[in-house]
Amino acid sequence: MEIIKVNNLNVSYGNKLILKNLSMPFIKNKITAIIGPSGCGKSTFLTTLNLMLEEYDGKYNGEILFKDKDIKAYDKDEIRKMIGMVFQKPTPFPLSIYKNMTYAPIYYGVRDKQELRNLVESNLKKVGLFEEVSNELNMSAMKLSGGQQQRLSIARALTVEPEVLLLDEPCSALDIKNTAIIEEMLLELSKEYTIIIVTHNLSQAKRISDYVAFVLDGELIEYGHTNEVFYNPQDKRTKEYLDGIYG
Ligand SMILES: Nc1ncnc2c1ncn2[C@@H]1O[C@H](COP(=O)(O)OP(=O)(O)OP(=O)(O)O)[C@@H](O)[C@H]1O
Repeated sequence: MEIIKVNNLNVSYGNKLILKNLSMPFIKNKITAIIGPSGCGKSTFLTTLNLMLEEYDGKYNGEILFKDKDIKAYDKDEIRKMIGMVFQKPTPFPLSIYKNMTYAPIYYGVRDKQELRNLVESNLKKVGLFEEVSNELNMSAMKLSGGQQQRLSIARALTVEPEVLLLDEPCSALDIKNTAIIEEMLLELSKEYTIIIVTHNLSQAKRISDYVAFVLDGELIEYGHTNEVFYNPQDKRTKEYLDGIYG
């Protein structure tokens, strides 16, 4: 099932056109990787999908359907709740681990202490962090390691029970061990969530994604099943990128 469908999307900042006539689906409970050289518009694409683009003064035309309904027809808060985002650098708030985890649910109206506790525990468990921090929930999140902070950022995005998770190069600041932990976790999370990940790491895309979209200079050059794109690319430019010709 296509949980998100993008039709003829054009995105610009001022007069600068960044994404050009891009159309593609995102399949529910699958991992889609967006790959392409630096500056081709991958992050812009992610921010468009949950209406964050306007916070960066960008504009789009074309259509983005979330569950067959135009995202503009939803309330902005509602879309950002259903389509959560995790950034490249871990973004813990300078608050306790517990407060990081309850911040968004409280914003969205959860008040019951037990319900909040359950949200904290179940989501920290999903990212494998609960065991590590269960005795230190009142400790500042800033004291966690980089890998732990990134897992906390993912757990925090899950506290509002999104359906889609957008991840913008979530492992680029992490070492191999923490990257492996996050990759394994994303594979597990994809049973429950739809995952869209921007990555520079082609091996990572190959390891974890079901579908790949290759973007070059704001154009979608190729989209398909990961193995097909990697082992039998249809477009010469995809092959060149995979061979390491572009940066
Ligand atoms: N808020 C903004 N205002 C104006 N231009 C912007 C803004 N954000 C990004 N851009 C420009 O849009 C283009 C695409 O940027 P974007 O960050 O989407 O690319 P990217 O593929 O994610 O790059 P990278 O892989 O380096 O993160 C770049 O030329 C960038 O300079």
